[in-house]
Amino acid sequence: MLTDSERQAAIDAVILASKLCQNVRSKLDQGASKEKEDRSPVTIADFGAQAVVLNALAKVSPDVPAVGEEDASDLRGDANAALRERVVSEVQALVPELTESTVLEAIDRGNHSGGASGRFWTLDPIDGTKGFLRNDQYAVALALIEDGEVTFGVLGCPHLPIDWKNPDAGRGCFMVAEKGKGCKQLDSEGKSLGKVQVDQVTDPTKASFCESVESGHTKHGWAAAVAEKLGITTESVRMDSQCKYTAIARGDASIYLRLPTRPGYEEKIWDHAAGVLCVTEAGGNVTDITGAALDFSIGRTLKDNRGVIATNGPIHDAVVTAVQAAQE
Ligand SMILES: Nc1ncnc2c1ncn2[C@@H]1O[C@H](COP(=O)(O)O)[C@@H](O)[C@H]1OP(=O)(O)O
Ligand SMILES: [Mg+2]
Ligand SMILES: [Mg+2]
Ligand SMILES: [Mg+2]
Repeated sequence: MLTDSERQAAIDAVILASKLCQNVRSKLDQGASKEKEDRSPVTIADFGAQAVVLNALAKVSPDVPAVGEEDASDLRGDANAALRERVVSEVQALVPELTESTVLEAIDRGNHSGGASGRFWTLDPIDGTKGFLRNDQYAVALALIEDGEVTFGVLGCPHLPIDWKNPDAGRGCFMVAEKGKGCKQLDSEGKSLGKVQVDQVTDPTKASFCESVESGHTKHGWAAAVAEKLGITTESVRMDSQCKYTAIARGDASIYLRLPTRPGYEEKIWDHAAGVLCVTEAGGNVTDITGAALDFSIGRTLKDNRGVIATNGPIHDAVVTAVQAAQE
């Protein structure tokens, strides 16, 4: 069971980490990022946000481990000295009492292996790093998993318009979902803007869908064939990160398709846990492309699932059927 102090610490930590990310956005020169072993990018903000969140959680729940994306070994050693100094300096601007060694320690708290029993946090300090580097959408995604089930999620979308239809009216949305209690939207000061609900579309031809910008992360051609089968005529909305789950949860779009680009890719739990709970608590449905529930109980990845389909609910079965029928 989530305690009141854990809930508040998690929300405050995601808002603080989002500030760090927004601070770094204006300083994204070449020295602010590197390529990881898997060739994906990581920036000083990814490391800094993980340090800020896991440091805050360590204070409130020191015995609860975390599954985080980043690893401080990517920051250690002489070759990483410049990057490391920049990470520490961005963290200290917001949490002055942290030192180089406590920053690295906090990042290293994310090395838990997950699993079916007990409680653990899962954190993607920046989901959609490629979007962040392009000055597009990204998210800070934190969730609590208890005995294999996602029970609480905070999804920070620092650059997402508060009102999708009115992007000039302010940005920065923080979604908070709790199992059995719904999903609400907060502003960047943590003030509640009320509960959100998925849209009420029941006719798939009236649905809109969203998908990744990156063609390496989802099969755009397959999604286009699904849209054709469903009779959807509007263009897809391409957006980086778990902001796509926010879009479904608050009814900006009805369908999010994440269709596997290659066999063998295992989706990571931190890429979905918070977003999935936001959608289901807002009344929607999330499965993999076969219609099976996502299984967060088997380690750091969703290795028994393939791809993701998130919808408003009523049209879910029709979308799963179309995804299967359009498979190449
Ligand atoms: N082949 C792949 N299929 C699906 N997702 C991927 C693939 N490769 C990387 N990702 C992940 O997609 C997420 C971003 O999704 P989106 O494009 O929808 O914003 C990132 O967390 C990224 O992980 P990573 O952090 O390893 O780069
Ligand atoms: Mg991610
Ligand atoms: Mg990430
Ligand atoms: Mg990454």
